Amino acid sequence: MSLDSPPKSSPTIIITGTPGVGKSTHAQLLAQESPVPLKHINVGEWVKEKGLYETFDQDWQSYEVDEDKLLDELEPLASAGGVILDWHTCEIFPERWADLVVVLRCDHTKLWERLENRGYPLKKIQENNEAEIMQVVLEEARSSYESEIVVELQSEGTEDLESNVARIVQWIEAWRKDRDVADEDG
Ligand SMILES: Nc1ncnc2c1ncn2[C@@H]1O[C@H](COP(=O)(O)OP(=O)(O)O)[C@@H](O)[C@H]1O
Repeated sequence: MSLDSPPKSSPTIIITGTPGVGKSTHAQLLAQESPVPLKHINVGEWVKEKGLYETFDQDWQSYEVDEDKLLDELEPLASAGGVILDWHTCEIFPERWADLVVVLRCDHTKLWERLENRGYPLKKIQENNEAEIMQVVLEEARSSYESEIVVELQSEGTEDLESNVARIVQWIEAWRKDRDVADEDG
């Protein structure tokens, strides 16, 4: 946080992980269950809707993101708090934005099925599968943020989803209590 910005009354939570691990599913449920309003930003969708990309790669069926434009768009929201950033990478987000970084993980066989159901081209499924096995996003999160704010959670079934979201809700309550903002919003 910079010296001239007011203290946040709600956190900025990054939910990251390989495509298909369950980021959007978690973010949607968390936005519903959170004790404070949280805006769910599906960063991939934002990039498309707002044209924050340089090119579209037909072969890989993916957008090459204009990172400067993306960061400029996100800055006022993410630095003010009350936001869930849902994206398959996290290292470009400034450290000062993040109060919690959740890295979702999934068994690679299950992930393969999810990506197949999504109709991804085979090489994109393979690349993502390998990234999950090599825990690329987890390493990225660990090297970009303080270890205390990086949490690795399994996302394989509905029970995982529910317990993960309950855990993040508890974390939000504790975060607010620490900052004496628990009763501010009624
Ligand atoms: N913990 C989970 N339990 C059951 N299904 C899940 C879980 N996580 C993800 N899924 C399913 O996997 C698919 C991909 O999830 P999604 O949230 O879109 O992933 P991501 O946002 O990481 O790309 C969806 O069909 C979703 O319902």
